[in-house]
Amino acid sequence: MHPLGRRTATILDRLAAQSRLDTIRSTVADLVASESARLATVLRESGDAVELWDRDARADHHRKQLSRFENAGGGLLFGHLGMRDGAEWYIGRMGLFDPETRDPLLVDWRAPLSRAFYTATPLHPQDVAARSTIGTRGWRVSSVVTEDLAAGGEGSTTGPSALMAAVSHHRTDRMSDIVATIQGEQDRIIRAGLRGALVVQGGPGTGKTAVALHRAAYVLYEHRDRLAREGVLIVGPNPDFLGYISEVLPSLGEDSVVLTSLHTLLPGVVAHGEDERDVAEVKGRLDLAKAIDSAVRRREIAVRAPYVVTLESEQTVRIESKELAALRTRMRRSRRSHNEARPVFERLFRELVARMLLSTAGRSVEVDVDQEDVEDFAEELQLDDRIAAAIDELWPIVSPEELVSELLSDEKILAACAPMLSDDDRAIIVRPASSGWTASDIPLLDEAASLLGEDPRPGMRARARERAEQERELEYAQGVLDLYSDTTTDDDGTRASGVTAEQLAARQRQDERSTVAERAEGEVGWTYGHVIVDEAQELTPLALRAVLRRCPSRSLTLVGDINQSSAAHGADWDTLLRPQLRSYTREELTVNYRTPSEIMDLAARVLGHIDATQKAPTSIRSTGEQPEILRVPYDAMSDAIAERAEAFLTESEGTFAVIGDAELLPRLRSAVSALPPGLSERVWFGSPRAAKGLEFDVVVLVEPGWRSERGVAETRELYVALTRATQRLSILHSTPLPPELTP
Ligand SMILES: Nc1ncnc2c1ncn2[C@@H]1O[C@H](COP(=O)(O)OP(=O)(O)OP(=O)(O)O)[C@@H](O)[C@H]1O
Repeated sequence: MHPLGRRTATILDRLAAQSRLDTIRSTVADLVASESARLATVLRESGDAVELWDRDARADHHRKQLSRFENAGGGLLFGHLGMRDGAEWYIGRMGLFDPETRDPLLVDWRAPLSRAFYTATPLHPQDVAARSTIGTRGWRVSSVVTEDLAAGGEGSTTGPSALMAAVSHHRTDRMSDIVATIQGEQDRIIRAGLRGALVVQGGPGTGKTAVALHRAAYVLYEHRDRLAREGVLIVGPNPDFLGYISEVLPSLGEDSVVLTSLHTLLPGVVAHGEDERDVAEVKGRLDLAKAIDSAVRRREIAVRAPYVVTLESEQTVRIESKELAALRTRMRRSRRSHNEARPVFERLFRELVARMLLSTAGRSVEVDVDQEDVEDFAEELQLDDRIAAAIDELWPIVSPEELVSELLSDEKILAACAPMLSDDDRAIIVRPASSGWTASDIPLLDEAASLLGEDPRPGMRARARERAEQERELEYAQGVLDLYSDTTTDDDGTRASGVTAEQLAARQRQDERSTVAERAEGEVGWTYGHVIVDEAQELTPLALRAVLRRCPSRSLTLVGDINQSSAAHGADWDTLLRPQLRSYTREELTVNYRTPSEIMDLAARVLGHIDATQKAPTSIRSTGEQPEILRVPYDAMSDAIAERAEAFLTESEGTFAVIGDAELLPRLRSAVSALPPGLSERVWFGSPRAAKGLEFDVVVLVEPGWRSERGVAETRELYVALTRATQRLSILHSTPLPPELTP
């Protein structure tokens, strides 16, 4: 306790924090001024078009810095450490130095010094005498809560904890960062080393997503050199979830992480929607990798011998099985992917035909012919359309889309390539050729893309798009030249500076794609320095294979909850990961920051049905309000939902969700259509599967016993649905409750 008493201490802390915030504010203002001046100086530079182009790149850098400082507010500062030796550190979202003394004004939350802010306890104070959490409104300090950690102190505080305030606050449709209130067990995971794979198991609401995102920001800070080159990838479960988490990393000052879901993992293909569980399960098996491999092999010299080619000159060449086999062996030795091996095949095949023709031409017996003559003749054969057609037949260029579409839509091909699947399993995944791509098709396409390699033959549409893009770039580059260059144009269109619009456009193209995130996102085969997967329990074996392909270093963080898995069978991390990931470290998160204990008690009963040996996470708070479980006549269901939505949304800015079986959703949506304007749009509707990873202040769970056939997957989804609420849960049903919810 402060010698002058708690109240005085609070006032003094607040004054000190305000004084620091004022200094930070004026330093930021100075930084804005100096960055603006730098930017203006750079923009005043002149030179030839190339120099001006470089100038613009530097100007962009200054603009980014400037916007970072301009957007900074009082929230930059959120913590203070008073050390036992009298030293003091202010902790914040970025590091700042006093421009004159070079003393730290603000220590970045990721710096080693800040660690004690998150992990010091009365038992292990780590030389910290007092820790304060600072709240701000604009550039004003609005609260300072100080915890006494001095030796012998009991951890007494001067006010309500910032953590409680944060977790009790109503939610919006975007997740917020937790930088001011990261807890010790979370901090350990965020700052874990970069080597090897780390699996984080945690029940609902334990902060796995939050930890995964803060870890991305941390590894980029700590290993900036390496990761700035290689990039960091975060894979989430679906596009809605990516929208939900989209603001966390920018608020931490990081915009260089690639965020994706399976739907967009493979550049150039976008999947819409999900398959039914049984379809996704079969498509996700590792066996399907073998099927894709066979489907590629089917396209490689898969003809019966003798293979006869008749040239345009009407000469005929008969290729026997021995020669086809030798050709196959040479092709395998080339170790290239299918499409990339095509030029090799073209050469070998023309040489084979040339050699056969030269060795037999006009002779009764075959003779050895000179390799140089073979090569010369083979070159002439490039013009022969019938040879070109034979090459197309024997080694066609294939796109991943063509290959997978054919495999999934042709029962005979599927049976030939996937004999390891049962007839029933094959029948489950077969579908019309015109079907769109789903998320579980992406790992199949990815597998195909890795075996096929670059398609050297972009489609007509892609070519047209590229041409239009090039024309646009050229036009822009011409505009730049006209604007910047006062030199005259030579006859050949070359500026006196020696730069043409074409060269400038090419350079611009490079610059435009210059951030690692942009390049990584657009390049098939890009490998990242670190990969983070959220809801990792949902990865099928084939999806995991696609993730691992992007991370040869195996520097991975996989976060998830095995008890929330949508898999139809039993699930555990070893079964899921070990076949492809020999070793990993495992961490656990145990405290639920979302769901009040009253709701969690109910969810824990459901967890008991999933796995009686599992312990539900401990809720950090309670609301005193039990979940409502109400039998409602089928016809009164819409009114019951609308009533609850209106009552909550008119009095609160919080979020409201209706969760129900996918089959019921159209009817449930119409339930709120009569609500006053502005309210119905604020209601989220979705199935338990779609709600995974999300949270809402109020959840109405409708007809949890709708499906009479229930397996462990339905029980896990019930567990997911029950654990989405931060404040209140209503369970409305006209059909009997599922056995997991009956007392
Ligand atoms: N240390 C913390 N301080 C403040 N809020 C926190 C903290 N940790 C987690 N939260 C909040 O708790 C809620 C749940 O976090 P999060 O969504 O990351 O949990 P999760 O483990 O991913 O949950 P689920 O498995 O159910 O998807 C979020 O609102 C998050 O901001």
